[in-house]
Amino acid sequence: MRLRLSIIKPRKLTGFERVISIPSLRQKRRRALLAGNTVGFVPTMGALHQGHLALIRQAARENDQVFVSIYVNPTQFGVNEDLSSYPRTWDADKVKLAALAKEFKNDSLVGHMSVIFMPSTKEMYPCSPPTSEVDGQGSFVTITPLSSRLEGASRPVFFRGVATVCMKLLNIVQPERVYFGQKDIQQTFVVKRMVQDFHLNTEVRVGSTIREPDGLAMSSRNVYLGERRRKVALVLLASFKEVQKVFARGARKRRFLYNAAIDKLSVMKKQQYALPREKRARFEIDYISIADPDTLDELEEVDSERGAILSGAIKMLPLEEPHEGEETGLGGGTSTVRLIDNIRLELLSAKVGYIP
Ligand SMILES: Nc1ncnc2c1ncn2[C@@H]1O[C@H](COP(=O)(O)OP(=O)(O)OP(=O)(O)O)[C@@H](O)[C@H]1O
Ligand SMILES: CC(C)(CO)[C@@H](O)C(=O)[O-]
Ligand code: BAL
Repeated sequence: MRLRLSIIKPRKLTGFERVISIPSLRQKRRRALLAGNTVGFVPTMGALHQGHLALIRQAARENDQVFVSIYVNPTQFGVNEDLSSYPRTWDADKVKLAALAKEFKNDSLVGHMSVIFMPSTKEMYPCSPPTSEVDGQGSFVTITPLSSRLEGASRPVFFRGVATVCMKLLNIVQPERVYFGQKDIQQTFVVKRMVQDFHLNTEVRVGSTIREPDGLAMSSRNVYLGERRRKVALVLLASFKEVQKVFARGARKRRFLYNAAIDKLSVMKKQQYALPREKRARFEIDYISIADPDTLDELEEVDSERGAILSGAIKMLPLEEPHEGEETGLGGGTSTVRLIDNIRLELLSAKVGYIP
């Protein structure tokens, strides 16, 4: 069947439409196709911040239409993780998206954000209720061994859930390009591998990590930190800076680079534990990884030309004794907040990773 492209004009969209069902999403997608419009897709879990908005802007620069999804996917949360308390902030998200749509409208160089897809869990998991159990039953996409390491070692069902929901979303939206943030670097590797291995017809694009002015990577979960833990949360990036220093001085062996990060974290941990309970913010180191930039395999030695991906995770532990009037963040400082970050470790004369 030949498509009669000439009779369907691209619709000049001025805003976005919220869509909750798969058939209506598919109808929008079909219209875009018939209009000869490319679609860039930005999957999110909502609680939007500048990191998400940067991805949407990038998608708008590179495509005629942008579809965004907001869906807190249950299967990527482990049984004891924060699914029920994950921030859901549609009213605030709507305001941010409307401002962005206005920005796009005023800028004729960019595409349009046309669809916000907010499906229910029944829509996304039609046959059986989603499970977070490691040995739970259901239709899943698993990408191993990539999914079992680093983030996957701490969150055993995480990448199974991410790959499964991304496969569903990509099948539904069928975008020309799909956008992910570098902050969740391992996720970008898992999705790229899935796209390659399952021959999905989309290009995976990765946007840089957007940071607060002091360097903390933006994350929807930062709202749980509160003032005291927020300050100490910078330790992870501080440890990366130590590694960057020793790398710039010529260290290439894993043990020197790794120890530079661990030493910095340990010193800062001791400093916090030495403080009284009402002043300290305790944290635990989850992992530090120095990995190949193409495969994410751990490296024993970093090649000067190729560099490495330096990534890590820490757990900010609950506050022990909040004091009167202290800003303790969403949840009153009672929950553990797991933070991740990464930089590209490379020689400063080459393309630079994050240098504050
Ligand atoms: N600081 C950031 N800079 C660039 N992209 C980001 C940033 N934070 C999140 N993203 C990207 O936005 C997309 C949606 O992420 P998500 O909705 O989980 O937000 P999040 O801030 O990563 O939340 P959390 O880390 O608390 O789960 C992902 O591709 C993620 O990598
Ligand atoms: C890609 C994603 C939207 C899948 O639920 C999520 O893992 C995220 O927000 O990074
Ligand atoms: N940003 C990745 C989603 C998650 O941590 O669950």
